[in-house]
Amino acid sequence: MPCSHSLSSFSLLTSSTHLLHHRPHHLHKPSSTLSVKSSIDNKPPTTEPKPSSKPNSWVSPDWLTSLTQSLTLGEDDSNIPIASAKLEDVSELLGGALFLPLFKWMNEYGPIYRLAAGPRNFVVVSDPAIAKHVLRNYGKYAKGLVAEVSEFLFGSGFAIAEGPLWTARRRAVVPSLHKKYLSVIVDRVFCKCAERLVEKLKSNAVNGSAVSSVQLRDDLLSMLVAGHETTGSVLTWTSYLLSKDPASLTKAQEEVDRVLQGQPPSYEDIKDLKFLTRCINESMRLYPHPPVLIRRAKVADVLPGNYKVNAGQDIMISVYNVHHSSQVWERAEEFVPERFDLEGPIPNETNTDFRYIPFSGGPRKCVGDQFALLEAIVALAIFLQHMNFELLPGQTISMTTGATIHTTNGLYMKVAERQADLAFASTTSSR
Ligand code: HEM
Repeated sequence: MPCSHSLSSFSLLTSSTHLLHHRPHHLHKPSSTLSVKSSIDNKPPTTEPKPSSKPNSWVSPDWLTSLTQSLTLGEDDSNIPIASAKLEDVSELLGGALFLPLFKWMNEYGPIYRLAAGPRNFVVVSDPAIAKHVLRNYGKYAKGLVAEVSEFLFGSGFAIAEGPLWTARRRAVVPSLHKKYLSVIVDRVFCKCAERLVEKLKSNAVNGSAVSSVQLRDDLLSMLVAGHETTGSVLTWTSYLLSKDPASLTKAQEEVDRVLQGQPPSYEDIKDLKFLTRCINESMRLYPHPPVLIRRAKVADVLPGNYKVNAGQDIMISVYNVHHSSQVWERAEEFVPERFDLEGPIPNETNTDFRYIPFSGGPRKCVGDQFALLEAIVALAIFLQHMNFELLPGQTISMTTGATIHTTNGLYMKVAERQADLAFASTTSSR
């Protein structure tokens, strides 16, 4: 499920003006940012399946691919390449990061391909223009499989509801996420909770015990809103990325000291924590939660690029692929917070033309996006203000999936209490 967190929390922060204009065939270079690219017009790589050394098995996805092809794709005029799913692509990943083979197949088959997954077949989309088409045309594309499999959990909750029920409930919830409400919540909830977390961590700093970021996440979850797994995962991966990039960590800490001057962040301060916000934005590009979005075509349609889909077609939009594609982003695999112009707007689906879609887009976009960003910024700012941290050596950090991307075996950090550099803060701050 996209947001497995409870819906009892609420939102704002301004979204977009224009950061990146869509220029279909070219690299785009907004001032002082890295360019992003469009993959839709690039010729897809070869659709020839790679030879496999392993024998076919009747339980293997390659067998399922063949069966599905023969049963459902005999008359295929969709123009969509068919990915040949091989057992070795997924066998090591069962129970793990199943979105990773989708990335491998994108590199083999291009930004759109058809994949057999059991008796169904999915069209896997890794292209911003096609993702935009599907997400924006909500009337033509419903939640489909994701609503079916999570109905036991959500009942008729509006995260998976369709039609008039969804419209009515969404309208009812949105006002509760208004900016006025959020500005109060920053002070009364986010700051207080993050400060309590820091107090807890200080005892770990004193006795030298390692802290697992899973625990850190769980602490944040229980102190903030129950089930807030998405924001917890964002904080986990952002702290991981910063621990691997000391220059960015120092830059973020200096910014926190300069802007906050040893105080907790106010709602007004948040807009000045520009670099720290970009660290979170970039972390959500590299680790989007959830990594895939699911839709089902309600009617036959033609996707950008002249790919045809029939009514009933299941579609997976791999946000992970869009965010990691070298056709879409320069230095796609690197953590570069500055790729998003510090003086520009916060990146979102609109101002990146669906190249950056961590909160999805279109009518079913996350209602809690601004709430979540504020919460993450406040928690990270207070954490960086009071703690130094470093990754314990010898860990292999790998990904696994639930509703969000998790670390497979936790993330162990050594934490130490930190004094804000107030000398630096007072000489350079305008506060
Ligand atoms: C970093 C944190 C978060 C991330 C990454 C995230 C991500 C998403 C995504 C990708 C979707 C759209 C799924 C789709 O298009 O199928 C979504 C939907 C949703 N999110 Fe979030 N979310 C976050 C935080 C929140 C928070 C804090 C709330 C509550 C205040 C929330 C409430 C919802 C709801 C109610 C929906 C369903 C909206 C609808 O179907 O109309 N989310 N979220």
